[in-house]
Amino acid sequence: MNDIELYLKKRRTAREAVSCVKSGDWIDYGFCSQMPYDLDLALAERMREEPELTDLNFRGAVALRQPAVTALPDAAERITWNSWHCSAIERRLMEQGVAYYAPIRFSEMPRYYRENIQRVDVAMIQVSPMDNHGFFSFSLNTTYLAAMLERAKVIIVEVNPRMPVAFGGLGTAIHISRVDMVVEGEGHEIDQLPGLVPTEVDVAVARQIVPLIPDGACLQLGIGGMPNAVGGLLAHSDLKDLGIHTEMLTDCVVDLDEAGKLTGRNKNLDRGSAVFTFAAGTRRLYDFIHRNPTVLVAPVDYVNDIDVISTHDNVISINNTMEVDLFGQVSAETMGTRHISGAGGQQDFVLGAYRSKGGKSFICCSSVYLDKQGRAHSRLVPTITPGSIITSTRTNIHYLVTEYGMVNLKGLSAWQRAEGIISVAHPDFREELIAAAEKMHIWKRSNRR
Ligand SMILES: CC(=O)SCCNC(=O)CCNC(=O)[C@H](O)C(C)(C)COP(=O)(O)OP(=O)(O)OC[C@H]1O[C@@H](n2cnc3c(N)ncnc32)[C@H](O)[C@@H]1OP(=O)(O)O
Ligand SMILES: CCCC(=O)O
Repeated sequence: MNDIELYLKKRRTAREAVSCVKSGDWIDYGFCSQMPYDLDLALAERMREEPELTDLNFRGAVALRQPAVTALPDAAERITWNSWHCSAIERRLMEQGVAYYAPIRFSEMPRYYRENIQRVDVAMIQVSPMDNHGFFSFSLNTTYLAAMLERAKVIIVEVNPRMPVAFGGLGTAIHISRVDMVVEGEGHEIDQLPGLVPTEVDVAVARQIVPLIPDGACLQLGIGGMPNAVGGLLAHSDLKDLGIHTEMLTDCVVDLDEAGKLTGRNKNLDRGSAVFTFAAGTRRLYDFIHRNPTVLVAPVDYVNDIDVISTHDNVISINNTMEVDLFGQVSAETMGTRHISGAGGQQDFVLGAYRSKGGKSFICCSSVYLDKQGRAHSRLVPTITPGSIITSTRTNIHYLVTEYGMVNLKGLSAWQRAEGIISVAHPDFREELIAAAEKMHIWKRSNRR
């Protein structure tokens, strides 16, 4: 049978396809905007009609739309949503007892699927339409997909013509011969992450970082508003020949490209191409990626591998955090025991950037967090809030940046680190941080430089 005959033979309606799901199954919904649309709606409909269909475990990450199966009135009793990285939607689901976070180091995820995860009963993902060679592109989200599909007992693809085709190698697409069922979706718009307008603080932080970026640097811009602000400033800077090797691709890559900054000329791997493992942004970004030979998608165990990252010179890694303590520990995924996001690839890029010749990693935050009552809390704290998780350890952090300044913590003694961290805190909190540092015996006034 040729590829088209296979395709036609495997074609099903969404409702027919989800009839393979059984109570107790583990179901993978792919990553971020790859989450199925019509299959998810069909499964939720089936669950409404069949109350005995229960004990379903789902895996997904960075959901930009609420999965329909999690919106069932009895979702907490019948399903568990397991997230590799929580979006705002997923953290609400955690609070409702429907979702749980699964800790990761992003670069390791393909191995989790190949060696550690016990079951992938059904995989359902959105893909681009089949190409002339019988392949469906994983599109915006390659991440750990190839490994996950190797383990899946049943593979269902939901074809969406709005899914861009991203160029990459064999690990970035699946052939019709390996697919069990093809569902032609309704062609819903792909989930988007709206552009973030940088705040004044974001811009103040970005302004300090940009002068430390050399011509020809290779950039990783993380999730959140601050890395986007840096991208925006770079587009209007005098810098030339920037390259991209990043876990997440966002709209600012289009700004850099349109400004003529993005040549990738100095990359030591994939010269000339911007490399990513997942993309989340607006339609403008998705159109930019579509069949663009200067943009390559690759599995996360390549993109986030610290040897691969550090093969490039002058890697600049920019990530955000919620708290840093006076020891230099970085907490970017929970606030106390309240889960916010996840570890993602922060550690991969912090380690990889420092290993790169001329590389620098920047951990950024606003000096204060304003709570719902408008009260300011310092993000630089004596010790991390009890219950919070450490995302990058004190030995790994390189530069810490707030709107009040920047400090390079590598090579400093404990008292110098505490002093440096206090120097970038909000002035209103410095005295109490000094008092706390003295009490913890990590700083004394006579040490002052
Ligand atoms: C992706 C790559 O390319 S590489 C790797 C990058 N990945 C990482 O660094 C992983 C960890 N980092 C992250 O997930 C993000 O950068 C974050 C969470 C630190 C910041 O992301 P942002 O989107 O800018 O966060 P934002 O300011 O919207 O805050 C997120 C939530 O945390 C809450 N929060 C943040 N700081 C605090 C605080 N100090 N106290 C209490 N709550 C807080 C906010 O209220 C918000 O919660 P809500 O929306 O449910 O009310
Ligand atoms: C797991 C994807 C997001 C991140 O690394 O922050």
